[in-house]
Amino acid sequence: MGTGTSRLYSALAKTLNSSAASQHPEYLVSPDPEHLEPIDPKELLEECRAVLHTRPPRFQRDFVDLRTDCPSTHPPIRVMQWNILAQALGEGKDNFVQCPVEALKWEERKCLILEEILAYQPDILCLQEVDHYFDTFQPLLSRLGYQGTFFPKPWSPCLDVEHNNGPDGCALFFLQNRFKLVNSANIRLTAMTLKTNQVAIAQTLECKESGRQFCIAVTHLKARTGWERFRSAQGCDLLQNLQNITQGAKIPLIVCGDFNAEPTEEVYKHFASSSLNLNSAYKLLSADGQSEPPYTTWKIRTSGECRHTLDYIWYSKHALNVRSALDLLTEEQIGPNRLPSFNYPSDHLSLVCDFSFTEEPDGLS
Ligand SMILES: NC(=O)C1=CN([C@@H]2O[C@H](COP(=O)(O)OP(=O)(O)OC[C@H]3O[C@@H](n4cnc5c(N)ncnc54)[C@H](OP(=O)(O)O)[C@@H]3O)[C@@H](O)[C@H]2O)C=CC1
Ligand SMILES: [Mg+2]
Repeated sequence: MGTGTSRLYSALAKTLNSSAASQHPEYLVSPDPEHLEPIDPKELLEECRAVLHTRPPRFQRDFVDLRTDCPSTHPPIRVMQWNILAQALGEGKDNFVQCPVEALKWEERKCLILEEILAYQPDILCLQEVDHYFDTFQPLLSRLGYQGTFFPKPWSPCLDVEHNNGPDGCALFFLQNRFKLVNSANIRLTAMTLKTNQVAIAQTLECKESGRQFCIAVTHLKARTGWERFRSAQGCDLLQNLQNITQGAKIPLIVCGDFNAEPTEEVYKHFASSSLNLNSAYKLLSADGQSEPPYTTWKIRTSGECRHTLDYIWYSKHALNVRSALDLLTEEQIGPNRLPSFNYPSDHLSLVCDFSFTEEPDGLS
């Protein structure tokens, strides 16, 4: 093993043992200066694969080309939306009855999450259920060149789980060599003027290459049946916030989220018909471009099998093109025990899209 690999191994090993973080009363561990040293993504990927060598290989997923008739002078913006499954919820609350406990071991599941991120190398990463931000994702992703922001839920259910690693929340990461942060807002969502337990992060970024600005937001709305009106109100509050941040839709917008709502729900309809002129990117994978995928999450709980479409990437349909989207896993790939599993770390699938602006400001396209 060369010096570089040894250094990487020690970097990953450091995050493998996060007991210091779980014992810390405020779950925040001071950043270690060693974490600032850059990591080569290929070497980290190899390191993750070494940890996962006893597990079945990752599933193959392909990008589907959606627009070949819109050449762009600038590289696309790759966005990943993913509810990664909070470690404390997966082990203590979710009741995934067909998922063996060994498949949930953080030391290995963490590597599966990193492997997924490293495989697609998104420019922007929008995550929900992050309960290992300070001890794992922030230090590692910052060494891969990302700038991160974390906004925990005010009363995270993770805190009810024994040996938890702190609250879960939304996290937003972007590649610093591609974007400059112009503006950032942490939003605690309200429902009918009442403060709720759900949050969002919205940031205005400027592309360093093109000089174009856009807003990117991440959210995780209230879960469970019976809460449809509550989610709808949270969605209205988020839309109102985004209206203000985008100066009335002047700034192009991408909203990633686990909305905990099927396309038939009111909150989905609010987003689809908003004056922000949004479209849902994954509809473009369907034959007519009008249907959402059949599922973005698939699990078996004590209450039975749950297969739902809850996760979305919304985008300003007049300002942005979806050039390609990562296809979903097939039922066969997911397997009879559903998710999470030994080869997929979350009960939600990652969604990944490549965006470009419809009009280049320099008129070259
Ligand atoms: N101390 C206090 O005063 C307060 C404490 N709390 C705590 O927060 C909890 C509720 O928080 P809230 O944000 O409203 O939570 P949600 O109802 O939004 O759900 C929280 C998590 O549970 C997962 N989940 C969804 N359905 C189920 C299910 N059937 N079984 C197990 N897990 C599921 C969700 O995952 P996914 O999105 O993937 O479906 C989600 O991440 C309370 O139970 C309490 O622990 C809340 C408020 C006040
Ligand atoms: Mg969950």
